[in-house]
Amino acid sequence: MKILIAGAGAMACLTGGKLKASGEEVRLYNRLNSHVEAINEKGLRIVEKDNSITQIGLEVVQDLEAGEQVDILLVLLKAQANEAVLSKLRGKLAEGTVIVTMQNGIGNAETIRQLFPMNTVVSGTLGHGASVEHDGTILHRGWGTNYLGNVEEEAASKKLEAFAEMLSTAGMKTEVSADVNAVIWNKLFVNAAFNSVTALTRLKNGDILNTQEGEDLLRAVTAEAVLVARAEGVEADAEAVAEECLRMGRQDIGGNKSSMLMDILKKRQTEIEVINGGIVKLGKKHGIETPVNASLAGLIRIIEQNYKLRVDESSVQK
Ligand SMILES: NC(=O)C1=CN([C@@H]2O[C@H](COP(=O)(O)OP(=O)(O)OC[C@H]3O[C@@H](n4cnc5c(N)ncnc54)[C@H](OP(=O)(O)O)[C@@H]3O)[C@@H](O)[C@H]2O)C=CC1
Ligand SMILES: CC(C)(CO)C(=O)C(=O)O
Repeated sequence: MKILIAGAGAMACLTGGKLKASGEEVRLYNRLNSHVEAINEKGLRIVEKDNSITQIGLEVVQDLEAGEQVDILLVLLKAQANEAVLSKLRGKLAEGTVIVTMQNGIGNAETIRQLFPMNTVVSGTLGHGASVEHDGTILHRGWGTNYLGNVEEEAASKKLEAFAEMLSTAGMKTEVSADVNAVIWNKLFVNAAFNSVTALTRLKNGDILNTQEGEDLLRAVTAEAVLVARAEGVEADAEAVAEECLRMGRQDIGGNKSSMLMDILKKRQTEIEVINGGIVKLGKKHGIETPVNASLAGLIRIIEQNYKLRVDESSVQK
């Protein structure tokens, strides 16, 4: 099966690198930058939990050859880049190419379906965490199960089953779920709880739980998110969601620098509109108040829109 991954950041590299190391036919698709050049020249380096390093030969392409066959296009861009990047692949994919988004947040599959109305588009989530530390090098710092939604159409469903098995064999345990909405929301609870708070405090996921205030904030954010999820028809219990987020933050993803923290550190646009901002938007639709998520989203927007004015540590004499 031929796999193309859109993106060459932390999760595209982690997933693509693991699949390649496991013998799969996989390439990444991304514009040229110094990180992409490093991968194409020297291979990708994945630094694992025990600090062991795996070096994997991986190709990042900037275009597809005419008539090239792609069985699965896995989208691992940041949500706000979907339209700009994926529209370049319009007309280059066969109708049988199954498009899988394992991005965080809500609404990604809907955006992609509008760009590729003839293709099957499926959502899923990643249980792992990683960050790009240097050009060509990623830190693998989060572990968990991946989930993929399923579809009725037989050929696409078979491809998804095969893809899930490939990911599992490659060391990223992946299950196919009949309830894709639950899959997306269960991941959204985690991202709502950790991403903006870690970006604002510049802490790793687990470190926001060093204080009672951090834990209280996590409970407040997820309680609002659960009310909105229920209004959207997703079964969820606020206490259970908070406990699972706390467990993950203390164990599975504690050492990870969240994807939003990385965006803030690199002065880039974040996914706030599809995470806390998305919860606020859906809350309004259902008449549900979400003041904590709204405040977090507002703070991130203030940072994002004022990078040029930011006061950095380096400007202060120690
Ligand atoms: N990091 C993590 O631990 C996890 C992340 N996720 C999710 O996975 C997805 C990918 O995240 P992650 O790998 O961290 O992101 P990164 O920021 O590391 O990588 C994003 C990639 O998208 C490309 N891209 C972004 N904006 C544009 C643009 N405007 N035009 C062209 N290319 C663009 C970047 O290329 P360029 O640098 O050239 O802009 C880069 O290759 C997100 O939805 C994230 O929420 C899910 C689980 C864990
Ligand atoms: C791994 C996790 C849950 C938190 O770091 C994440 O999805 C992200 O960083 O976006």
